[in-house]
Amino acid sequence: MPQQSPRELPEGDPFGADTLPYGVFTTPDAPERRRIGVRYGAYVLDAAAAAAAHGSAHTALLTAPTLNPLLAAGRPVWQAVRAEVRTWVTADGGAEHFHPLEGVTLHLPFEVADYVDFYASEHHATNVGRIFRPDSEPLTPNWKHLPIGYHGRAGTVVVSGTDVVRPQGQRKAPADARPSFGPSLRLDIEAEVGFVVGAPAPANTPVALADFREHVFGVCLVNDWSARDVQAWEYVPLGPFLGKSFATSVSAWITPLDAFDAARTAPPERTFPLLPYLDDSGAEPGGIDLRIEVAINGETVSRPPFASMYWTAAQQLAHMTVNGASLRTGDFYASGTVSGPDPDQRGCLLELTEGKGPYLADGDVVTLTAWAPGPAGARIGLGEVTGRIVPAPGTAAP
Ligand SMILES: O=C(O)/C=C/C(=O)CC(=O)CC(=O)O
Ligand SMILES: [Ca+2]
Ligand SMILES: [Mg+2]
Repeated sequence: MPQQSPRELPEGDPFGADTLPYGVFTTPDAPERRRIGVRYGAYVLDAAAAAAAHGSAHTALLTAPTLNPLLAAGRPVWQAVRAEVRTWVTADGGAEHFHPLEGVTLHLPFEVADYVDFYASEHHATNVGRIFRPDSEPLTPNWKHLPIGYHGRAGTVVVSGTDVVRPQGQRKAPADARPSFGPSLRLDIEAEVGFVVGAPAPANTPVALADFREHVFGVCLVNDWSARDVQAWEYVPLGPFLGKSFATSVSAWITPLDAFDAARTAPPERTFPLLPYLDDSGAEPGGIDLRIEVAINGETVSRPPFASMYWTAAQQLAHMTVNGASLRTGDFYASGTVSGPDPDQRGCLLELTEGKGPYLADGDVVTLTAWAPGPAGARIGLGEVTGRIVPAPGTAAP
């Protein structure tokens, strides 16, 4: 039973009534019964039970074992449910619907349809270009005209807390005559922000910048684990493949886009005029002032600022659909590594160590956290994404 009333949040708690992210949880007495929960402080509100108790018209959506039916329901329903949840967490009574966070198991909150990873930080792209391709211009000629991305592997998206097995593959340093096979020796992180698509779009109906909020339900943190040795050898000419497909970790909590209204900010000034479908010069500010913190084994190693991203999530969605591709509920896309202009704002070890390492060791625990400014001085927290590196099969920790 909760020690403290769930309604009494500690001062400044980033998971208050302006945040209210959704997740999927089970309790030890019913480990098979996945249900939708809403994080409030250090508690999870059982949204299905609260909905039933309040006679909500949305009880069926909230009783599902994944967020997908809620995602598919569209923005008017998202707004109505969020308003209801806000009354449930603040109303008197109903303490039995709250579970302390440490007593529940959190699951991957939605069924991932397709997964795309972008490359939207000018600082990251410039640093990586310099390290991977020292004899070329760091930014390719297309970089400031379209948001570059690649299709990732949806089936290996895992929830925060899942161990990450060190991947194995082909590695070949420039000086080696031939590739060798074995565990990655340059296992890295990538601090990113993910966007979860709710309402689908049929083929041949590109999603305009102005319709972004009709389709994107919410936001979470992402760690796009990357095997740099595998990547450097395999990626020419088609791009990332096995170096990034073994695991992508996401937060257990998906925070509705509406929670970030007070954190909206203009993206950096554009170097070139953009084609009309990407031109956001007259649009509402498309950036989000999210402050990310990267910790390895409890020690902060970087503070990447999401506000510095060149391409916005609305531009990325417009670009993903401009060719006529349809959009499905559960489609998921990540921003690309978030790196700011300063050396201590870089979102991966490749950049933080200028390509020299050290990279991740077996046993290392990487945790990303973030918050954004909310209304009236409140903080909007993003659920953490954490993962521990475990040795490749048949190998031992050093
Ligand atoms: O520049 C490259 O060849 C590769 C870059 C990346 O590894 C980054 C990638 O996954 C996209 C991103 O996270 O920004
Ligand atoms: Ca990435
Ligand atoms: Mg990945």
